[in-house]
Amino acid sequence: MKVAIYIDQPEILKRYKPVNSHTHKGIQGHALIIGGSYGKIGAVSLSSKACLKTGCGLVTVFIPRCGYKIVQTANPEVMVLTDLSVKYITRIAFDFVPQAIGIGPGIGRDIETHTALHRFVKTNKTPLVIDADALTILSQNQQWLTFLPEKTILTPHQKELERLIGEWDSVAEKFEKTVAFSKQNNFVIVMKGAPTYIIDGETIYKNTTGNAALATAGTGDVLTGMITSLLAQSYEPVDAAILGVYLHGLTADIALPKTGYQAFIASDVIKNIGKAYLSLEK
Ligand SMILES: NC(=O)C1=CN([C@@H]2O[C@H](COP(=O)(O)OP(=O)(O)OC[C@H]3O[C@@H](n4cnc5c(N)ncnc54)[C@H](OP(=O)(O)O)[C@@H]3O)[C@@H](O)[C@H]2O)[C@@H](O)CC1
Ligand SMILES: Nc1ncnc2c1ncn2[C@@H]1O[C@H](COP(=O)(O)OP(=O)(O)O)[C@@H](O)[C@H]1O
Ligand SMILES: [Mg+2]
Repeated sequence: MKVAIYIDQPEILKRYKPVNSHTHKGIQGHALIIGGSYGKIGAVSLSSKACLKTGCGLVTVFIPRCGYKIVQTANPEVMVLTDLSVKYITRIAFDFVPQAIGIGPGIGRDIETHTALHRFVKTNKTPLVIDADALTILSQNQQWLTFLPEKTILTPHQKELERLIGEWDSVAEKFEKTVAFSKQNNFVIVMKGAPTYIIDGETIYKNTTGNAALATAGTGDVLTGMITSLLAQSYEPVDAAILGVYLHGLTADIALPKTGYQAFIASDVIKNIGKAYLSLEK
């Protein structure tokens, strides 16, 4: 296995772009988060809030109708588009051009959602982050991978990675297979875990922030929103993945002395994004 590049604060400061004082919401990027299904609207609610809190100017979600009031109430700053279907997504449609799209949190695996995802990937040209059930659906339909834009960011946890690349017998083989998958498809892979690695072809980055407090429901959905936000703010895909993973882990390191491991929840990641950014300016 090639030696990994450690992602610490000096590496982050090479990539981080502070906000320009003359900016406005129209040039801070408009992100679209697509996901949610009955019982899993929370995933998209968390993801879209994290997206806004990571600095994106505008955030829209595309969700099934059952999530309309939930997201509008939980996150009034987020705009909401709905599918015709009540419980899950059946046809993805929107009438604006986002700078980045995050797809998958809470989206479920209904067969009609498979069809909607197929139609979407066949026509989409917007920079993309793919997570959760959208990854699982893709794993079952690998012929769709060729439709995805160059440097699409995939954010699998261990099980989702296994569904994509198959089983491995050793850590070395896991990396070999993931590097080969990334090279073959020209994807950026965020290999989530403790620690998280970012794989861009032959280049492997190892994150240095984060702790076991992150082992709680929804923290991956939050990470998808954060990376999509950075992508919409014109970061290169690999830099969006690296900075997103670093800031996400940093929130848990900052919060840990106050919450301890057990009481930390995904909303605490979102609450501490501001402090994580501020620590970069010190
Ligand atoms: N509030 C909401 O709305 C929430 C909604 N959510 C949404 O739910 C949907 C399903 O997502 P999901 O990840 O729970 O299900 P799935 O892909 O079947 O994986 C589960 C299997 O994988 C394994 N496994 C998991 N993590 C692992 C790890 N780190 N390392 C290793 N293994 C790991 C685990 O295996 P086990 O260890 O139990 O054997 C288990 O069998 C998705 O759309 C998501 O966005 C959630 O985010 C929660 C909050
Ligand atoms: N023990 C741990 N140490 C560090 N990070 C962790 C640990 N457990 C989980 N995480 C992080 O938490 C996130 C969990 O993502 P995921 O499994 O997709 O959760 P969910 O689908 O519930 O949102 C990932 O970013 C992962 O790296
Ligand atoms: Mg997840």
